Amino acid sequence: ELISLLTGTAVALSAGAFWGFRDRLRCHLYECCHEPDVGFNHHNIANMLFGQHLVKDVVVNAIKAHWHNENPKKPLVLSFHGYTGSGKNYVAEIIANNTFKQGLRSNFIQHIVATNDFPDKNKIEEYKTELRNRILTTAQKCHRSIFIFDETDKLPEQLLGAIKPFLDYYSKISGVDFRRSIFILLSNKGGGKIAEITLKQYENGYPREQLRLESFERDLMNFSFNEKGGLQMSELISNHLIDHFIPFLPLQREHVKSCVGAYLRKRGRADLVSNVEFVEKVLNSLQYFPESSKAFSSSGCKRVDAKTDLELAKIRPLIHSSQFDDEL
Ligand SMILES: Nc1ncnc2c1ncn2[C@@H]1O[C@H](COP(=O)(O)OP(=O)(O)OP(=O)(O)O)[C@@H](O)[C@H]1O
Repeated sequence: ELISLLTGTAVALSAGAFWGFRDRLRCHLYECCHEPDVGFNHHNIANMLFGQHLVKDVVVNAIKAHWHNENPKKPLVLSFHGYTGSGKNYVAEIIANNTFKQGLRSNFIQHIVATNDFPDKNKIEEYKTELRNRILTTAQKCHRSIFIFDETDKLPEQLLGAIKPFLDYYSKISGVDFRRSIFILLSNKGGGKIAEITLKQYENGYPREQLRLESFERDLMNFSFNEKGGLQMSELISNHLIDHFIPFLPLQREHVKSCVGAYLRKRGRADLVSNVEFVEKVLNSLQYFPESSKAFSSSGCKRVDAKTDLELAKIRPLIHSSQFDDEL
């Protein structure tokens, strides 16, 4: 009896070890919905993002709170608003990189771009099924999935309506639990109002860092209500499905300068960061608004890489005279 007990235990242990090994191998080859493939690390957002104090504060804390909540009642839904080039996609990407080892390439992330993914207005019914399936199958693979909707303001009303149940206070939808997922909605809506508030602060000589979330939230909600596509958005708002409206402020010249510096470091040209003449050339090749003060960059940091590359290409390669001496 003792022998059969020992044999049984040995078989059970080796079966356990086998399954454990199989699981580790699978996670090594593919991607698994747990550490080290999935886990929130928020350390690098602060020094990667310029001029967006509200974003840094709200986004990191909102995700931290949701991540560590043992029993969230609904998925976390963040709505990013602001002019082009202010960092909305960039922050969504940082969140993806800070959550998944494979970043945006993770199987647990869906990046949906309204105009690219759903271009044909006559195929809405088809798109609705496709979108629903994409969301369901992704969350089925991992309860920590992230869904990024770019150009949310261009998403047809019916499609916005189709995602509503996933954002709601349900414990399961078609057998899938969404309460630990994150939805990030990006749009340019409200960008004008955000710029207006930020400009007023600038013209009155107050630091933009004194601007608080409350100065923007009401306006962003009203904008989302009243504009085209507003009906479905208004339902999301009145049902309190959007947790935070996050304003991305228009970037000033000094922030764009930081973007130029970051790009030069990335290109291995840290030596040029303090080269005033070079950096000014890049900054002057961009447009600024409003006409009167030229306080903000019209394209944020968006065209910085291309403009910096252009100026880099104009610099003649450094040729050391000693090189010639050796060869002649
Ligand atoms: N606040 C910022 N701090 C640092 N880099 C930034 C910031 N904003 C933008 N960038 C840089 O500019 C690039 C373009 O920005 P991004 O694509 O995030 O803009 P966006 O707000 O999503 O614009 P759009 O509304 O046109 O989609 C980013 O990849 C990043 O390199």
